[in-house]
Amino acid sequence: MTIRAALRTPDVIRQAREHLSRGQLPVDLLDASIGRSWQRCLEHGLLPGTRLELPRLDSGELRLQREAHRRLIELADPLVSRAVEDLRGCQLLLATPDATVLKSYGRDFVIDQRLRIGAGINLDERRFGTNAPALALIEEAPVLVKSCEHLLFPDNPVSCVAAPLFDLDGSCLGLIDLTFEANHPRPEIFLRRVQQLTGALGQRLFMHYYQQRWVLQVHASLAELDGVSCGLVAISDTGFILAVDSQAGRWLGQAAASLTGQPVEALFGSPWPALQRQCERQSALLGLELTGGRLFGRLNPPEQWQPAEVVPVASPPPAAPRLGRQLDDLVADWPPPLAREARRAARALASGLPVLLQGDTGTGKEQLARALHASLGEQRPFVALNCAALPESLIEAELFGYGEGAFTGARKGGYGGRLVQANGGTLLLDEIGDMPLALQARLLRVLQERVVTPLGDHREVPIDCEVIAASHRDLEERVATGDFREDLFYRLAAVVVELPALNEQDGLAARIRERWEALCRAHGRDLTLDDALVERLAGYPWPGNWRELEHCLEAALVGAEPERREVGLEALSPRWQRKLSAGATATDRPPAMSVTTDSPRSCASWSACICCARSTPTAAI
Ligand SMILES: Nc1ncnc2c1ncn2[C@@H]1O[C@H](COP(=O)(O)OP(=O)(O)OP(=O)(O)O)[C@@H](O)[C@H]1O
Repeated sequence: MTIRAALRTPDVIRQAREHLSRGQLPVDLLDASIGRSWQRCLEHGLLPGTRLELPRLDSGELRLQREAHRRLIELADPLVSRAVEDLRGCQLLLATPDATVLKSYGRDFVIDQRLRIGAGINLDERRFGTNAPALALIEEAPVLVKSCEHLLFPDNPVSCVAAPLFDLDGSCLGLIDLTFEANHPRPEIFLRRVQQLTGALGQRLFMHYYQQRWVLQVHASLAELDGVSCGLVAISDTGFILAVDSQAGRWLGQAAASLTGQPVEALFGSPWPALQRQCERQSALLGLELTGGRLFGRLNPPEQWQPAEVVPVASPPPAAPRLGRQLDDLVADWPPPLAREARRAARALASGLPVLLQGDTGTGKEQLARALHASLGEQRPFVALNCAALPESLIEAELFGYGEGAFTGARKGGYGGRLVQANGGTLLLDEIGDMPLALQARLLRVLQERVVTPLGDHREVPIDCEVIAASHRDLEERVATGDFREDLFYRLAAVVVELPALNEQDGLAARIRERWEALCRAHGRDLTLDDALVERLAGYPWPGNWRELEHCLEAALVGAEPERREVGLEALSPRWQRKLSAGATATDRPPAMSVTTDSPRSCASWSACICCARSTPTAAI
């Protein structure tokens, strides 16, 4: 039941509403914070269909409110105005700690036919029912409220995310809400975006107070250390902790109040003068060993630290993204429908949608995944995880990471995990069809909530990467047999590219010649393949697909005597001569992709199948 609650799909919420209409509050079907909100609404006598009496401030009252919250507006206005430019089609709200909207930016959404959300409206939960601004204030945390989770508005066309902004003394300054169309496939992107904005504002507040002090940035991920989710600690010249922001409290696993006034040694173990010396006049990167895990730190002398800029994550795709040379080159001589699908996949990935690549072993799934990744910018990390190559007990640690001492044999200092390593880049989940069901549930949750909690650790690490999944199995068939979660399938398969087996390709003889010529160029040889050999090669079933063909051709090329100008059957190894002479018999046909076998590789029956002896790609485990 709790797993279903994490899904938050319209169907599940509809079921929850049906229970409600029968007088039951189905907390098991709801996200925990939404369940609490619905409960409070019921206690206030609010039900779907309740007529709303919503006060809206007149212009004089609104002016007074804006005056009273001038500090919030001065701090947030420049950042929010800039953010709305790359959040076209969305509405941003800046609101007070009692959920009165001070300013609205971008689009003006109208919900429930007549209700325009804008400046002057008050979104208190006791009047408006479940909504993101009210919930973020009550939960004191960033929240997502999906369209139909708004209790009073079952047909709401929008979903909302909101995050509160706290002053350094812990008091609430207000909040930022981001409202967007309900049919967006990845609402978590907006949650991350609104967290970025409040993170950036928190950093600006911190700088305002502590620019003249030493500032230590901390984060569990090196890639995020200079971003808006790092924690900040202000330190006096004499090495005493002056202030700790809420993010640092989270990373350090201690309440800010208990750290303030402590000598910095109590926290990090290293003497303060030694830390100071490491960064005389410039910021210095530190590896910090802490109880409970390892963190990265950057210590900045007074006036050196600058708040992070908000870099849009997965903002809407540019009108026609350039797909990159690697992809263009790869698909140049592909059959046009397949090349079109590959380009469609690249555009989907650029807009933050996951892509699934299906095809038998050796059909080029990893090659295409790398080209798709490169189409988003080659400098970003590419991390591949072979879900079939690891024992079940290790995939979890490898994927999600672990804290120090999480289990016997865990690395000292813990391990960030593949998902964290892929931050800012692309994660390839290879052989996803072989992932155990229990792990599928955990992966689904990570993909939905976009945070990962390493094993044996209490800290949540935000995840921001594009996801490509690949499998030689037919995942829809796995779903039908109950071996693969349907909800995870839909999470991974916004666009599916099916790579055909080599023996299904038209004009195979021509493709073989092209491949041969490319290999000759790569090896600096000038050799032709004789026509009879090409004919035999084109008639062979190629169970290992491109990989097997490539090995066969390369072996023929490098084995050819230097004086040879043409390669025929007699120039191949006896093994290949035998295989090609035997020709393709009916039993030689490779198993169709839809056949599910217990082994991740479907080629066990091939006595001399080259794909079984392949090496694992270097970036994969
Ligand atoms: N369209 C293609 N043209 C030429 N060579 C190709 C093509 N597709 C793949 N290859 C080559 O075939 C080999 C296998 O490709 P890749 O590893 O991407 O396959 P895969 O589908 O991921 O295989 P597996 O499922 O076994 O991991 C690579 O050496 C790649 O360069």
